Amino acid sequence: MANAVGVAMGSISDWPTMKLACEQLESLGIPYEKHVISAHRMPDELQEFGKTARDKGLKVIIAGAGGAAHLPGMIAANTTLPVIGCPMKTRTLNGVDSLLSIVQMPFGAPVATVSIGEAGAKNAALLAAQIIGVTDPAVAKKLADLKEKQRVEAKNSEQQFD
Ligand SMILES: Nc1c(C(=O)O)ncn1[C@@H]1O[C@H](COP(=O)(O)O)[C@@H](O)[C@H]1O
Repeated sequence: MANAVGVAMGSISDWPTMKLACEQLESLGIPYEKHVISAHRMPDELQEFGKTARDKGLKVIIAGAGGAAHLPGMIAANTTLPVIGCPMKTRTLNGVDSLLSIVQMPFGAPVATVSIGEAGAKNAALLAAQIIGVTDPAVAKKLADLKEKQRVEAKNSEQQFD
């Protein structure tokens, strides 16, 4: 099966966070490819990635970047696929810089922005799966099973009251 999700990150230093998105995709059986692509440091590769993404068979792109995080928006500028932006937590500004850079897109190049850091990266994978699940019943079933598992765990957590 062709890779359904393209996971891009601005630097290998984003990998510990973006790895969580990849692991979540794996647990849902969704094939993906991953790349370090920086709008700032690799502008030619970025354009190539965005322009070829749809023809390669990708359905959704997850892009993580930190600081002046232009990567998700610049990928969105180069493709009509849905782009999910993951703001990386940063040492200097705790990721608020990343969040604001990713979320405030002008009309015409939307980026669906998740929360800062690890939970956001994992949710990005779920959101990508939900987009794929619109037309893929097997993925939709896996998502429904995950929700049911979460519900049972949350309900059973009441047993921990002392
Ligand atoms: N935000 C961007 C872009 C981009 O948006 O093109 N390229 C790299 N970066 C970010 O710079 C941070 C520090 O990168 P380094 O650790 O490589 O210096 C990373 O979080 C990366 O996503």
